[in-house]
Amino acid sequence: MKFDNSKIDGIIRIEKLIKKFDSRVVLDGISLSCEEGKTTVIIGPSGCGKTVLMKHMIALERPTEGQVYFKEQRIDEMHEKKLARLRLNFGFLFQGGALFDSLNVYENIIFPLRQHTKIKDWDAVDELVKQKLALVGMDGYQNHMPANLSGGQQKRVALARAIALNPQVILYDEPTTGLDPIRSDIINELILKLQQELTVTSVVVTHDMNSAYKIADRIIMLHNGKIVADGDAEHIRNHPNDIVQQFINGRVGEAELAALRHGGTKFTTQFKPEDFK
Ligand SMILES: Nc1ncnc2c1ncn2[C@@H]1O[C@H](COP(=O)(O)OP(=O)(O)OP(=O)(O)O)[C@@H](O)[C@H]1O
Repeated sequence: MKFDNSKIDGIIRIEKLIKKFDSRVVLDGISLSCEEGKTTVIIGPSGCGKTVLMKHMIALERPTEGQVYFKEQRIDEMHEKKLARLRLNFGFLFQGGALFDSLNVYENIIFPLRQHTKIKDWDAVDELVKQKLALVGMDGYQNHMPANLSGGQQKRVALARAIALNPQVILYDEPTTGLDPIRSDIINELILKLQQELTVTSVVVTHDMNSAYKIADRIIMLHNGKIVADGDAEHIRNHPNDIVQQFINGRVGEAELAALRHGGTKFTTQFKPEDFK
């Protein structure tokens, strides 16, 4: 099924977003509405602006032009103090957003609680940590140090930390990167489980198509600063356009090959977004 963004009344809404770094346009007029309780997956070639787009959803980046809304509240112009409060609605699992090495698992999980609340009832906190760790299959690891955990276990603890404050939205940036296929699949299952059990809205940036197909209600592909495909897994799998097919099947396109042959570093594939939808 192909999606019509203009018909979606999302919990997160991005309107005509343009983002430039100096004169370089990274996002070129993106409009995207993410439906509440669903998982939207953003795919696209390395450097196409997936992470930058996601950062706009919590105003970690500000638009050059355009607007961003969370529950109809405009956030791209919001002051940091108000934003800090608003961001409590979000859990993040960012690339490199690793655990604090000097804190054990328990302390890592209560870190956001300590930052944002005054803890009085420690028994309740113990119970909360236990419950969040149980959700990711890591109860019993409270006293372990991050260095003694595998990469997949560390991600699961980071996920438990991300859900410590019961967020309405979870943002995942490349959650399976660096994990072997089995551990990746555990993370995929967890993303699905959290969506079902906590009824959160999820936005996931990934280049892992197995993961995208498994977890997505909707897949958006970015290319050259624009959305070039927008639909469910089946729509994306059967997408008629070569650029989409090259990406999802991990093939290098002719334009890219030509650029490599000619020693260029800039890929110059040109197209109109209408061609892909
Ligand atoms: N703060 C910044 N200042 C300047 N350029 C930036 C900044 N942040 C990102 N960029 C540039 O914007 C482009 C998009 O970056 P982004 O991290 O969103 O890509 P991505 O699609 O997530 O890539 P990857 O899949 O490799 O993580 C890149 O060329 C990057 O160098």
